[in-house]
Amino acid sequence: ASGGSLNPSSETWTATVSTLKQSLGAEPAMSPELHEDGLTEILASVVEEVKLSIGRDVNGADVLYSLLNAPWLQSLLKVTDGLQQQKTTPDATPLMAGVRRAATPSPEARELYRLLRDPHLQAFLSAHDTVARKDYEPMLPPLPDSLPDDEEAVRIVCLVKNNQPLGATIKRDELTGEIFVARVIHGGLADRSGLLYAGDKLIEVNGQPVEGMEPEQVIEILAHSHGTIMFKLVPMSDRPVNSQTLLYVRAMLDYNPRQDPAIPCADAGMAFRRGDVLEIVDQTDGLWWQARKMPSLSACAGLIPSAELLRRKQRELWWSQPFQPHTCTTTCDMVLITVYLFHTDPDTFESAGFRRSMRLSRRKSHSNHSQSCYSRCPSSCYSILANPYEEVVRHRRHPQDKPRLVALMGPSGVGVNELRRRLIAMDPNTFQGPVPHTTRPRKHHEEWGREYHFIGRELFENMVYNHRFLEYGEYRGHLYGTSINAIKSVLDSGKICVVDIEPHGIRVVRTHELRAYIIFVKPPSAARMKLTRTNARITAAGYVNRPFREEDFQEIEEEGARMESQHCHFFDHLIVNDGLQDSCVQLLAAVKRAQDEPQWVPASWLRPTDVS
Ligand SMILES: Nc1ncnc2c1ncn2[C@@H]1O[C@H](COP(=O)(O)OP(=O)(O)OP(=O)(O)O)[C@@H](O)[C@H]1O
Repeated sequence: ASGGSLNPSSETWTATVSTLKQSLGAEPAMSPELHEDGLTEILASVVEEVKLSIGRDVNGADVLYSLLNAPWLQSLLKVTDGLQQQKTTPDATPLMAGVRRAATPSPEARELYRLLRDPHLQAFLSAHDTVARKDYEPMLPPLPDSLPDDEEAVRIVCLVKNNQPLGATIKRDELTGEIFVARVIHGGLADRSGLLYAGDKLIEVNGQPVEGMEPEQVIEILAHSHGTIMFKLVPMSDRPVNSQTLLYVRAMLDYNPRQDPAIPCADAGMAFRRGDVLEIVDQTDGLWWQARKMPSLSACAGLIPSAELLRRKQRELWWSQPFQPHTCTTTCDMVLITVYLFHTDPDTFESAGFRRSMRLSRRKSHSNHSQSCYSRCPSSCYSILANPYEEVVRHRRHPQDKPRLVALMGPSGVGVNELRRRLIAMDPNTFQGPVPHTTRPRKHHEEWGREYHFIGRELFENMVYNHRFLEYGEYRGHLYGTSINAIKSVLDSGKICVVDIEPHGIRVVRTHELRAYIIFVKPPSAARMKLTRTNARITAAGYVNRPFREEDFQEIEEEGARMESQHCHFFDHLIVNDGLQDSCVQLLAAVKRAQDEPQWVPASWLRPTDVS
């Protein structure tokens, strides 16, 4: 007479006992303090009584009479009644309806009704009813009677289709005509069921043999099935153990599965844009990886081309293009020394570490910049295609580490220098620009290493040869440049070094050595600039400082769009320089985030052995 078989939980058992207590009232044979073992005691005493009766030589009618009148039997009958009553009211929800039906409800009944209508309580009642009805699972159809003898080899898998896709792709073995599960999408319906695996051979789908069918025909059957789908399959013998570690990458190109005729299943594909961070969850297939976009909101992964597949495609595309002279200057590292002019005024500088910009004048013809790097640029641009995904890790700078370099980039005239100047002026103890190098002779008021590092031409050219400059140029017969060492010495001093860069400088600052946080300063529309730049001046070719013209705004806007479309995957942050005040606030906040908050950075930066 264990309570377990009658009542699954001790709470319910306690409730039953309390019901019994009420039913039994002041029955003399029952202990007034009936506890959980009370029923066991009653039944034990019944057995005892019956044993004694059997042992005695008495009239049978007397025995029957005393048995029927025995207090314990009365008690047992009441116990049975109590249990019967419990069984007949499994549903809690009708309780509420009962309360509502009351003709003239008392205030207590009204309150009870209000309480019962509470969504949490309704959910609770509904959960109770589900459990009471044992309505846990979808009802699966019975297994077919005619299961083959080699039962071991065949598996019947029933999946209940909801409005999600199945999350698996299939393929056909062209030699045998057999249909196999090609891949199971991570987080999809099939994956979560844990019943379908890549490599399983399909024999039947919903009772229809699939051998010899085209994969499209099988997909058609699946698409038209509603509710339960039953697969008969031969499981693959050696299921791979998923021991893959997660990999995060930054996409270096755009991808749209709808425009890719090679994808095994466009519905299972995942589109992404340059700069998106992707979590690669499965690399089992050398050609098609499974990935999720970060921050990962969807539990279900999507198919993307593997790095190897993209490289292969790009090689094919590149060879299929007619050769063009290489005119792309944006991602290539050759800086033509004579193209640039300095527009610095060496005589003007402020004390607390700030000096006028050493930025090279960028007012030059951009006419040859429209060349697409994507397919034809044969040298350095090709490296992007060779590495379509850059491995990244989420990294937070340790407070003891050197500050992160901040690199501002934007079209000439957008206000990069202005923002940089204001940031440094705001807090010169925190922010500083690098001290430039020059080959021109030192003036009497200048100090070595304060305004410039004065060096000879031979040393300067040696540094150029060894790629020690972020950028450099020639002005009136003298060389000027911003060196990597000058940037490092600011960072070593514990200050945040702020530089402005050209697109070709991205690859110099995005290294293990400099680890720059790149902020793109984007121009607002030409119409907005016309309104906000009324007092502004632009440095035009030949170092002419003049007010902006209508065509300047147009040119800045176009150049901004071109830069963004070509280099957006390298930007850590973007600021639209509309109102100057607001841009400064945004810049300050972004710089703070770069120093204090975790950021996705190239994994190679954190591998000390890697040469970047
Ligand atoms: N948001 C803004 N509102 C109004 N004027 C601005 C704004 N941003 C910059 N300016 C002004 O625009 C002019 C050009 O700015 P700045 O010299 O910083 O451009 P730049 O991007 O560094 O270009 P370059 O490298 O060719 O010198 C300056 O007079 C500056 O004060």
